Amino acid sequence: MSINKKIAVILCNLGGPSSLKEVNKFLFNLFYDPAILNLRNPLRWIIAKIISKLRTKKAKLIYQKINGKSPILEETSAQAISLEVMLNRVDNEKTFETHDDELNDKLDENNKNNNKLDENNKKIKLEKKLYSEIYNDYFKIYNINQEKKKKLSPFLQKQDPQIDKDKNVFLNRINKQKENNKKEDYKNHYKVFIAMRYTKPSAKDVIYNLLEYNPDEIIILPLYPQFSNSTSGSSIKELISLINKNFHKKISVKTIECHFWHHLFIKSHVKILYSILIEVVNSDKLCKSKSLPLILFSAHGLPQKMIDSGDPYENQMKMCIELIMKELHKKCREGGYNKNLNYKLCYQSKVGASFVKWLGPNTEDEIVQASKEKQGIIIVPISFVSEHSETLVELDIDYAQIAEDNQIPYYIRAKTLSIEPNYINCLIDLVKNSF
Ligand SMILES: C=CC1=C(C)c2cc3[nH]c(cc4nc(cc5[nH]c(cc1n2)c(C)c5CCC(=O)O)C(CCC(=O)O)=C4C)c(C)c3C=C
Ligand SMILES: [Fe+2]
Repeated sequence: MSINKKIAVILCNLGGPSSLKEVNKFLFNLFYDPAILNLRNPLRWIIAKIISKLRTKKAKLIYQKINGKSPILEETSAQAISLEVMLNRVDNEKTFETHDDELNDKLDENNKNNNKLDENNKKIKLEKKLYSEIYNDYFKIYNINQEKKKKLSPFLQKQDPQIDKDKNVFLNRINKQKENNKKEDYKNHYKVFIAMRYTKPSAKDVIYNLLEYNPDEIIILPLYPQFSNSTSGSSIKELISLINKNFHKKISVKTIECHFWHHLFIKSHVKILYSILIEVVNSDKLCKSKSLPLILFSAHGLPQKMIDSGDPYENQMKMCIELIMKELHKKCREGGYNKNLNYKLCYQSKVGASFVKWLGPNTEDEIVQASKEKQGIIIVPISFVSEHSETLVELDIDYAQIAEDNQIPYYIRAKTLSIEPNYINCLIDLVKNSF
């Protein structure tokens, strides 16, 4: 079979410094973005220089706590590789989505039974050998190893070192699969690129690679579930302008502005949250605390002024949380747990002058408030789909400390979706159904 179409998928993300030396440049690029600082030049350039200089010391202290660099590029690369392999793998599958759902459920079941496969599971695994192997690897990474978790402090769920080891095993497997894909016949060919907004690989880098790949279609897919002009909007604008300047042949460009509404995105969150709830309910954590856990959805903040001028971010965030909670309640009821869960949306990562109003309520205030009601907290990073400074430092270190200081019965941080199978399936579905 010959190639029908060559499709380039561009995953956009914010980026982050890869060393302490890069922190100032990263901050300058961020504040110099007209989507963040809406001023005319040369004023924007001058103000960006000043703010980035003022912020550098504080930001360096943040990145020092995570080996002096942001892991965002590695995390996004793992997502890009997973997506590319799976897109090329499942391209000729007509019913891949139903099948994937089925396979995931079977593997869920399989996991519950301590990896003892029943005959039916075995059959499914044989039938879909190639990518069920990949899913098993996803599973190794994302299964919560109960034994190891018990050893972790309830206040600080540190990154499990085993996860990094497993991730390498997984990436090796994926690379092998990639080689195999090359040998096989296919219809459409997909290549996944990464464009960071404020660090490398930049949108310009992607354009060079795109010109070499010479695609028939381009799909821009920002890795921000909820749309904001300051994030997805800024990346999309930059890419479209570069594509228009550099591509002389007529090319179809599609943008996927947000994906918080997608059922597999919701399912991925519900799966992670449900497994934490099961752990909490089955442990003595709940008994020590007088009330049910509070699920705190912590989103990246945004200046109120941006919302007032029409940014849909806050509204999308509210809708997103309602969708997750509806499905989570459903899953809890199916599991025999009928009580209503407490949940709240709050905002973290405020930067800049204290007189500038940002979206509220503030995550830190909600943690303190929960302590007064002796509530245990499950905190969910809802605006990010991979780990970086705002999850690994702000949530895991700074806010965990606030929780501990205020004697919160327990503080559990849900992992970001990263390459959780339902999430990768969500991205596949967005790409496949975008034309
Ligand atoms: C006015 C400033 C900022 C706005 C508006 C803003 C919106 C916004 N940002 C993210 C996602 C991320 N931001 C990250 C870091 C970060 N963000 C700002 C400022 C604004 N963000 C700064 C100054 C920094 C650097 C760190 C610091 O000094 O505190 C990151 C992490 C990058 C990494 O570590 O790799 C992410 C991701 C969203 C989703 C968003 C609005 C919706
Ligand atoms: Fe930010």
